[in-house]
Amino acid sequence: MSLPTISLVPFLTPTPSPTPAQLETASALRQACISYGFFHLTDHAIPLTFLSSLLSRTAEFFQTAPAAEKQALKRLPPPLGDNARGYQRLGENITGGQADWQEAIDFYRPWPAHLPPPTSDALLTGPNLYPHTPATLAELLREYVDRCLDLGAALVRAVALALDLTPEETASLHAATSESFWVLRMIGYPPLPPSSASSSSCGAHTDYGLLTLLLASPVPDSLLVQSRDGTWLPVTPVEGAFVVNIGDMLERLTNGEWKSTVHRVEHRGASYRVSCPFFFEPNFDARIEPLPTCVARTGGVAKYEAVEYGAHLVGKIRGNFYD
Ligand SMILES: O=C(O)CCC(=O)C(=O)O
Ligand SMILES: [Fe+2]
Repeated sequence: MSLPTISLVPFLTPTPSPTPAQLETASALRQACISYGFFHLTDHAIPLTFLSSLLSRTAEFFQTAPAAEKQALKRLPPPLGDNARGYQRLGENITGGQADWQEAIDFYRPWPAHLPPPTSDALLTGPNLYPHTPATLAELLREYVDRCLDLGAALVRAVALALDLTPEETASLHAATSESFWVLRMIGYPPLPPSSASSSSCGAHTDYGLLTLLLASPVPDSLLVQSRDGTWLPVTPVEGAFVVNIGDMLERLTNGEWKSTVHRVEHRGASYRVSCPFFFEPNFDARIEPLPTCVARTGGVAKYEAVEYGAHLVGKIRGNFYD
């Protein structure tokens, strides 16, 4: 069994009203989101050569950047850092209380000047820390963010149609993501040591936000996605495509009609695996609550309270690292 594949072609350009091709794709998307919460996304307009260079330069950073450069990029508590942006060494990131066998750099949307700081300790308000090794990587990362934001907007158009939202709901979904408080992670996964049967490259979790665009090395079977019946489905990323999954905010918006699917990474073997997931999130101050159309289709009662996306995010970041 493998994940469904969705081609984004019909949604790349906005249209005044739905086309037959859009309706067909929306129906396939709806089925994929209900059955798996995960799918391969093709024809997204980001060239394969660009994505391949990003992955290979990312691997180059983790495998060749001098220790002093990694140290200089480190995620640090205030007053030296903002406790979120920056480099994390092997074992620093935790999921479900367990250390993940990965190194990473986290980037977020620059703190929006019109918003007050989210907490009293400078969380999230510092600058992104871009790598210097290799020389072309920082530019590729910045371009990747711009391209993924366009891709996220096209996916929101597809999601709105797949959920059969009213024009007002569609407009409010676009407004809630118009200044997406995006997150980009660059992750390097050395193989798990053979002796560590119990450890994990990235522990089982759901993603916090709206939609995750996962770009990962096409290594077979390291990414494991929990099927609706509880079994783990191994996923091999397809070169040039994204693995897309639903986050907690989309589950909330759909009143649970679409679930954010649990997944994990267990990378064994000889290769060095890398990934660059882009988290297309709501605006920091967006209020996220079940959409009336989705409530009506799921029993007529809202099963989730409204949350401010930023408050949800801050709670999650607090649990991500050992102090
Ligand atoms: O690297 C991967 O394949 C998945 C990473 C992931 O699930 C995450 O960072 O949320
Ligand atoms: Fe994830």
